[in-house]
Amino acid sequence: MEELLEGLNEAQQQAVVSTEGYIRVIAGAGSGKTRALTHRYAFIVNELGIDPGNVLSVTFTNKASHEMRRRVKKLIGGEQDTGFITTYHGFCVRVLREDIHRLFYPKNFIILDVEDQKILLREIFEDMELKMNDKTFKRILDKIGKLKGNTHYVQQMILRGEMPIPDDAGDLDGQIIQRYLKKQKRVYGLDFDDLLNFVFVLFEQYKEVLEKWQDRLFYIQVDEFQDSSLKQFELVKKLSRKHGNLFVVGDPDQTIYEWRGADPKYMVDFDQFFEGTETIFLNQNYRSTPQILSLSNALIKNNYFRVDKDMVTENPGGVKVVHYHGKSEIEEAQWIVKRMQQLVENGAEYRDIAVLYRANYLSRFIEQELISANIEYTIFGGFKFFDRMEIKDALAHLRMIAMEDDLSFSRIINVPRRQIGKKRMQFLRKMAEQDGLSLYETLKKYIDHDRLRRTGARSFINAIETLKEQKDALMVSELLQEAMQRTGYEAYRREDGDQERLDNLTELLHSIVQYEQTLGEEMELEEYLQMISLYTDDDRDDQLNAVKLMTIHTAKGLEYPYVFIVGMTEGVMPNVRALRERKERALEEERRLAYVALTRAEKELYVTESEGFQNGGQRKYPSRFIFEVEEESFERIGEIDQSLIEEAKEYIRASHHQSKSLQTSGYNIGDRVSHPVFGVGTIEDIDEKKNTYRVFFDKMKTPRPISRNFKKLEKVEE
Ligand SMILES: Nc1ncnc2c1ncn2[C@@H]1O[C@H](COP(=O)(O)OP(=O)(O)OP(=O)(O)O)[C@@H](O)[C@H]1O
Repeated sequence: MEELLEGLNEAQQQAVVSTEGYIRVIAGAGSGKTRALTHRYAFIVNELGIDPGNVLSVTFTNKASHEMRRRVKKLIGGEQDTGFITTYHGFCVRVLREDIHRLFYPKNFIILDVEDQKILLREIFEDMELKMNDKTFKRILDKIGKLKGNTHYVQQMILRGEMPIPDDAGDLDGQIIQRYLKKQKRVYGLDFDDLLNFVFVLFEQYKEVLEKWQDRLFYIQVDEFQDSSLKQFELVKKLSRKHGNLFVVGDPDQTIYEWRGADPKYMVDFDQFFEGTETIFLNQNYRSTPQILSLSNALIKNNYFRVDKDMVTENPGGVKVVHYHGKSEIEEAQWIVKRMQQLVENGAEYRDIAVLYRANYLSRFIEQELISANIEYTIFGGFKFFDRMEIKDALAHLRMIAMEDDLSFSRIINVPRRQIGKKRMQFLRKMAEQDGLSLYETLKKYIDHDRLRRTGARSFINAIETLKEQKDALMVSELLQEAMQRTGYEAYRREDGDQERLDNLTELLHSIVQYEQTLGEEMELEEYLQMISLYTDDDRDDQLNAVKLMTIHTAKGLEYPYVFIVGMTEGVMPNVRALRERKERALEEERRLAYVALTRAEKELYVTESEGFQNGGQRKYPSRFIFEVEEESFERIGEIDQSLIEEAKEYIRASHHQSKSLQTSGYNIGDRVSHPVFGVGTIEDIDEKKNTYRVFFDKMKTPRPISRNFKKLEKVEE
C-alpha cells in the first residue's frame, strides 16, 4: 500500500484510493494523471484483491495502453492478464469475440482498415464498370461513415446468410454502398465504426450479454475522457450501470478531437449524468518550468468555453520561452537546427528534442535542414508502420492461416509470383461466386482445372494447410517465422534485396514477441490479428538517439525536455480551413491544440515562425496566439518589423470580425431546439456549406433548413 502511494501528492493519492462510485478527475496538463491511473489500477488489484479480468481501463490509443500495461506489470507482477487495459475498440473486439456468433458472424471476423475498405470498393467499381478515382472513393467512404453514425444499418447486415440488397437501394452512390455492405458481410469484415455499433446491437438484442459484461466489470476507468464521443460515453455508461464504479480522468482544455465527434461535455457535465459524482482536481504540474506553464495558462485563458483552472508548479525556474521570427522558412529551419546543436553541445541528447507542427506537410522544411546537418530524426505517427507493404503482406499470411479470407488471399496468392495474375483471379472470383465458396476453397476445388494446373497454386495450398495444422501448437511469433519460410515470402524479399523491408519484418517479429510477453497469457492467433488491426500508429520502441518530429495530435500525452513548435503562422495555427468550417468553436479547439503543444515541454520551449507567402499566395503573419499572451512572456529572437506586426494585427482583427459576424449558435446534431413559429424540434443534420441546420420539428412532416445565424433558434433542455 505504502509503495503504491509513494511519490504521489495528496490529490493523486485520493484518486488512487477512490474506487467506489462515480468519480471524475479533472487534471491539467502534466499533472500526473497517467501515474495516478496506473497506481489506481494496481491498488484495485493488489489492495482490494480484485482480479484484473474485472477491471476495465480504457486508454485513447494503443500506444497508451501498451505503456500503461508495461507500467502496471511492474506494480502487480508479470503473470496477470492485463487484456482489459485497452482502447474502446480493443474492448469491443473482446466483447464481439465472445458473442458475435449470435449475430451470425464468426468469432474470427476480420477488421478492415482504410486500405481494406478501398480494396473492397475497387472491386465494386470494377464489377459495375465504373470509373474510379480518389475523390469518388473518399466521397463514398464519407457517406459510409455517415451511414454508420447510427446502428440502423446493422440490422440488415446481421440477417442470417448472405446479405440481401434491397430493390430501393437509391441512387448510384446508394447502390455502391449496398454492395459494399454486402461484400463486407461476405468477408465477415468489420471496420472501426462497426466495432462499436455491433456491440451496441448485441447489447440491445441480448440483454444477457450486456448483463454478463456489467457483472464482470466491477471497476471501469477511462483516460483522456475529454475526447470521448457520445457512443463511447454511452458504452461506459451502460457497462457501469450495475456496479456503479466509473472513474474518468481528463482535461477539458486538451479536447482536440471535437472535429471527429469528441465532446468535452461528458466530462464537464459528468456530475449531471451521475448523481453523487465526486470530483478531484489535479492542478499541480510536474512537467514544466514555471515559465512554460504560465505562458500556457495565459494562452488558454483566452478560451471562452472552459472551466477556469490555473495549473501551478513547484518546479525550479528555467529560461524564458523563446519566440523566434525568421525572414524565410529556410532561415527558420536553419536557426532551429543550430539551436538544437547548441543544446546538444551543452549536454542535451538529440532524443530529448521534439519538433511539433500543426500539419504533416510542415515537417519537410525541417527535415531538409536536419538531413543536411546530418542529424538523425524520426517521424512519429505520420508514417504508419503497419501500413507498409511488407508488414501488410506478412500479416495477411497469418490472417490467411486463421481465416482463409478473400482479402488476404488476393493479397498474397501471387506474392511471390505463382502465375496467378488478373485473368486467373477473375476466373477464381467467378467460380467462387457461382459455387458460393471462398477464393481459397475455390482454388482447392479447381486445382486440377486446366487453367490452374501449371501454376504455383498447389505449393501454396500445401504451405497453408501445413501451417494450419501447426497453428495451435506454435506461438504466434513462431508461426509467423514458419509462414514466411514455407510460403517463400522471406526468400522473395531477400532476393528483392531491400534491406529496409527485411528490417521491418524483423521488427514485426520483435513486436509480436513483445506483445506475447506483456499480455501475460497465451494469445490466440485470431486474437492477436484482431488487436493488431487496431494499430494505426507507429508503435515501436524509441531506441535511436534521434530528434522526433510529429504533429501536435500525435504528441498528445507525450513529454520532451526540449520542444520546438514550428510554423506558428496565422492560417496554419489556427488553421484557416478549420476556422472557415466551424468558426468560433474551431478557434477554441485550435487554441487548445496550441495549449497541448506548449505543455509538452519540460525544460525549454521554442515557438517559431517566419515571413514569406502561404500556399494560396497570402502573406505569412505570426499566429494570433503569439499576440494573445503578454509581451514579457517571450524572449524574442529574430528581427521583426513593427509594420509587419501592425499588418498582422489588422489582418487578425478583420478575420476575427468576420468569424464573429458569422458566429453561429453552435448546436449539435441531436440537440432539441425551439423556433418561434415551428415550435420544438430536433437537429437532424448540419449543412456546413450552406451554414444551416436541418431541423425536424415535432409538428411538421418534413425537416426545415434553418440558418445557423438565426438568433431565435434556442436550445431546449429536456
Ligand atoms: N507526484 C509526482 N511527483 C513527481 N513527479 C510526478 C508526480 N506525478 C507525476 N509526475 C511526473 O510528471 C510528469 C507528467 O505526468 P503524466 O505524464 O502522468 O501527466 P499527464 O497528466 O498524463 O499529462 P498530460 O495530460 O499533459 O499528457 C511525468 O514525468 C511524471 O513522471
